[in-house]
Amino acid sequence: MESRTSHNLFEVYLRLRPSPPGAPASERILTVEAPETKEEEVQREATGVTHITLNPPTDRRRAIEKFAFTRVFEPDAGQLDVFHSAGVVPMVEGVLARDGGDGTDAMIATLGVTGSGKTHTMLGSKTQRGLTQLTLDVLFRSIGLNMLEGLHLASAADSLQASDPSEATLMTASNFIDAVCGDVPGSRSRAATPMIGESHNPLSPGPARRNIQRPSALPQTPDVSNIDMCCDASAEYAVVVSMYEVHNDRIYDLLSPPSRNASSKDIRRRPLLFKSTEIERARDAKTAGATLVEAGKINESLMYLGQCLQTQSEVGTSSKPNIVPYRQCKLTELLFSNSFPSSSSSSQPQGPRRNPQRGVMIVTADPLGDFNATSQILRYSALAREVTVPRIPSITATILANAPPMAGRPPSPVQTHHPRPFMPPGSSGSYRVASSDERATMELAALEIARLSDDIDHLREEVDAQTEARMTAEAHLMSMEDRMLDLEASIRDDCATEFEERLAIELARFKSSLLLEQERNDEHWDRKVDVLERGLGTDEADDKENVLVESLEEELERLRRENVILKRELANRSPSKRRPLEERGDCASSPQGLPTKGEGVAQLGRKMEKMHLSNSNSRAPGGASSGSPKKLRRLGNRKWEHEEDADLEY
Ligand SMILES: Nc1ncnc2c1ncn2[C@@H]1O[C@H](COP(=O)(O)OP(=O)(O)OP(=O)(O)O)[C@@H](O)[C@H]1O
Repeated sequence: MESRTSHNLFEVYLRLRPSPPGAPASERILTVEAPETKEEEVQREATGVTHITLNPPTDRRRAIEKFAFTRVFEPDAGQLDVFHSAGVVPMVEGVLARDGGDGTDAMIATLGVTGSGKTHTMLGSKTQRGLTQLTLDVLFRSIGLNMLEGLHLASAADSLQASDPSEATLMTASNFIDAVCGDVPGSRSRAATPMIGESHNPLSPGPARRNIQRPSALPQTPDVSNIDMCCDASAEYAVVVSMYEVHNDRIYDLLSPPSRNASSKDIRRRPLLFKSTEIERARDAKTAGATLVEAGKINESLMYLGQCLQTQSEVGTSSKPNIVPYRQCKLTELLFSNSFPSSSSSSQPQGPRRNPQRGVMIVTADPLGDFNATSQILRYSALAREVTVPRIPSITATILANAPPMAGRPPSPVQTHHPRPFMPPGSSGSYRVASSDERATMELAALEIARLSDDIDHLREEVDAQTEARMTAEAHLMSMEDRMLDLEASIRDDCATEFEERLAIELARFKSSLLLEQERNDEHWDRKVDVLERGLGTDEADDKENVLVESLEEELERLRRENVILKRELANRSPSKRRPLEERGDCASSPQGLPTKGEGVAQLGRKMEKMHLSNSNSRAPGGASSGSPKKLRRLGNRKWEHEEDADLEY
């Protein structure tokens, strides 16, 4: 392919992916502009620049955007077309440095919305080889016998490892394949994180990452065996392959085993020959939370990329020194850091200067994809952009367009586009010739409108600039939000730890006070039980007393009855024999105070005797008796009844 002279650090190509079968063509948002005239076709041939138009969906009042690219690959373009047309062969030539020297670094990067074909372009598919395989094929065949092998490779690997600032481990391709395929005895599924300065034998198989099947047949098409290049016959070559992914402004080494050490993800390794970078935009910028933060970071990276690409084109055209701000994010640093000529060694400022790298950016897009996402990617990656805002014709413009042309003056373009006279609604329909005053007024109005129209254009540009500034600010805001989230998480962790510590202390304090309280309660209950027991002992003594009292009362009752019986018996006797009972002497004969049955009767006899004597004594002086003889006689009939009762009771 004929190489074109360009001042750009990157040639930017657009590759459109084919539509999936059955997709409606009506939803196509992207069209490639065909040259309308012969001149345009010639110009395109000369410059190679192609334009595409991004059409907003019909329901939105969005501007129609036109983007310029070094070249556009249409959906039917194959891998080989891209390989040749993107100028990969001259890049490989530059790397090989046939004529000696340091050669020229080369960079191939893809950029696109998810699913737009980045992986397909770089790594191919099951049947098609991608740019990486095609390039390596050409490179290996061109180097041929000049490739380092055996012991030379081991020593070269050591020096490469020593000059590599990253933690990545170098190993030979065969050892890497063995490790990846996992059929090496004793291989592990995950490797330990290599330490800086740790020696590693590149000839020994490294730790296995995953057990994948060894591919039986890799795709062989497209074929590039016809491409033959020469290398420097006096040089020895080693090809170092590395793969990185830029995500969330971090660079991940895809070939190294995953490490738990987050800081190691940040370490950037500079590939000696190729860098392949894939960046992607979030599927939907409206998603919340982490995805939003992620989208913010990606948008920020894209914005810096846009700034760098814009500055690079200005570097070529303007005489003023223009510095490309590539150190603002990891993505642009990775893409552009080799783009500028520099001294090969700081200690030898007069030494040979390293050639700036050649860069190719392949932007991938889906013509049926998401309008917003595609528009954003294209806006930041295209070489040039034009915006056409669809205008709704105003009433004034329509009036002016319908005014008749002034004599002696060329008709204005607006007027020529609208030849039909304007008839306002309700008018008679007859056309009235305007006076010269009216025409002059209309001319002035037309000029004013033209001025206003220019103003509007300026304002639109300003709005665009403001929109971009707002996006930048939003991106910053999102990254700040991300930081705030991190901070919040760490504060929460701290709080949780402190809370747990305090909780443990309070729990211990609570337990000890609970134990104390339990002990106090136990003591209290013990005391109560003592008191109760003592109380129960007193009741028993009382009971004994009660029993005694009860038996005494019973005895007393019995004695009373006895007394009554005796009184009756006495009353039934003859009054002459009657002696009054000696008062209450009937109950003091036994030593216990209780008379036995025999003693009771004997006593009773004695008492009755006494009563008889005392009665007779008392009757003698007065002759008068206190008791009535009639009464006594009447009671005589019942005397024995009571005696029987008394006997029965005894
Ligand atoms: N030019 C193409 N020709 C044929 N198929 C394609 C092409 N581009 C993309 N595809 C197909 O589209 C699908 C998505 O492509 P791919 O995986 O390369 O997208 P991607 O940009 O890498 O997506 P992601 O960012 O999500 O990884 C794949 O099935 C791929 O085969």
